[in-house]
Amino acid sequence: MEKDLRIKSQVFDDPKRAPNRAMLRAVGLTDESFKKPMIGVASTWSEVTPCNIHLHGLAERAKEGVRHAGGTPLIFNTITVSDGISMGTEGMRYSLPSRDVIADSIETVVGAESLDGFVAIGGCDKNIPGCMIAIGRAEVPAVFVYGGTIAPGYRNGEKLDIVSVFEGVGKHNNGDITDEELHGIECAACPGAGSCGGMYTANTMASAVEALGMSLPGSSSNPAESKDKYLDVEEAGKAVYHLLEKEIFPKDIMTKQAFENAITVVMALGGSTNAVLHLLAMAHAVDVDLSIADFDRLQKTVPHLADLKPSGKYVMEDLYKVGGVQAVMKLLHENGYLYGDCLTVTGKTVAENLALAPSLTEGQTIIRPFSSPYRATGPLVILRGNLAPSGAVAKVSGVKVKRHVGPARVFENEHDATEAVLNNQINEGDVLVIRGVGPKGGPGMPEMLSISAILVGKGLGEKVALLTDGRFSGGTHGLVVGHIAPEAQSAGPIAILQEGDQVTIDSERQEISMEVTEAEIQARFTAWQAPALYLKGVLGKYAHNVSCSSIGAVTDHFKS
Ligand SMILES: CC[C@H](C)C(=O)C(=O)O
Ligand SMILES: [Mg+2]
Repeated sequence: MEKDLRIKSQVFDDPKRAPNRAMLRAVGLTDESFKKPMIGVASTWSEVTPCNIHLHGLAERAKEGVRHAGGTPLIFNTITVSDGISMGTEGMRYSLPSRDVIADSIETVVGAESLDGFVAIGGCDKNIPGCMIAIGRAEVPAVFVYGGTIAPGYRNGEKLDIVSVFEGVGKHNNGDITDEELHGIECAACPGAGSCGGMYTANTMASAVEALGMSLPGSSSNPAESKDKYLDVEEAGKAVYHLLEKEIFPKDIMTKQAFENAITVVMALGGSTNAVLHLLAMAHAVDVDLSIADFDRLQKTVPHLADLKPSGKYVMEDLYKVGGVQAVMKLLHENGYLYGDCLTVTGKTVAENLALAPSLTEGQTIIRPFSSPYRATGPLVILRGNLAPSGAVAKVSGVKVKRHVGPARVFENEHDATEAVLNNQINEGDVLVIRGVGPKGGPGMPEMLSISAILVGKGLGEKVALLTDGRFSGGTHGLVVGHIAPEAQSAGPIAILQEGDQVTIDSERQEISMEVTEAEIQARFTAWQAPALYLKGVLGKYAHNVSCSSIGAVTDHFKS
């Protein structure tokens, strides 16, 4: 039996592998360990962010699970960066590239060490898709475990999280709160380990991965500092071994229907715009033909049910207490919104897992019933028009304004746009445009939470529209449109938009357009030159390799 399981780690029987074994003996392996499959535990542990600060302890527990099931576990690390810490700085350009660095680094270790399977543990918004892209590319069984959400902070009875601080900056600039109040919010917002608490990108992607079937039931809503989280990793260690026995590979689970389940859960929960980018990239890793047309189709049918931050009241820990993501999936499944026969890492189908899942707690107010949803359709809306021929993504959860027409106020970077907002040079009705910050142009397609939160904090969230070929954080809400494609760097029409041009954003008609004739667009382009691509280091490599955001900004989009 054990022999049959050894599909890759060929360091065992052959005399010519003695040197390979000699190296492994020095890290603690023995003749006994060589008989067992080698299971990696990919950890994104790091001290640079609370999202990942506790992951080494989780990795150690995952090892126990692997060992218990009969495998030989080996922990290895990869990097992570924090959007919350780099937000609003030049450092934010490294965020999306870090997704691909993480994917590449895990793929590298799994491939080089010929691992038979692995658990990947991620706790922040890019390292989740980073782990998942590596899992998708791998030809071995794997399970993802989410590090879990942070608990909310409290100050004077008010529930806080990191976005409260970002929005506090706008309130402070308006003179609505004092220096002391802002400092008080800053000190109380993040009380411990775990990923940003609302339905931001980390919690969104964790929920999407659970719906996809690649993490264990319940694990996306189990908080970072809970006993349940430790059980998640231990069970994940065992699950990889069982997947190896059953010969169930990521490609068997990550099917088109499974991705549709993930999109459905993201829409119902009111998740981050980044889900569009990351799910496209994850699908690319398993050669599943997913496109923004699929998001568009599902958006029209799936209601937004969750009253979660950033537009709603509650955080992930609240959802955990009333049944978690499994209970939401159960509700969606009972109403015919999920494919129940998709396989998952439990070795069972979605429907079989959900039969064991709890229902939402009686009387809870976080997830609305189908009879009175938050919105009748999904909150991630794909827009098109002469400003975004390849598409753009709007997040309309909580936004009352359906149509906004106003003059473009054009900026080439977030810093200058932010200064203009803070100096009250942006007026109600304006369309604030930050361009040249797409995947190639940024480079790295930075998130714009600093400026979007300042607009909200100043009470301009629905009075000023914010458009960009960059992207938004999961913490962003308001009248925002990101992922405008093609990006300015690749001669997308956003490149020739001029100060004062009338721009229309209409979420019902799914339109994003500028009042500039085709002839004028052509004339402006004859006088336009693409800025030079960034040349140095990882951002230079990224700028040259990355594809359009409308296909997930993947870096291995090669045609044979
Ligand atoms: C607060 C938001 C978080 C830091 C983030 O980057 C995201 O959710 O995308
Ligand atoms: Mg982010």
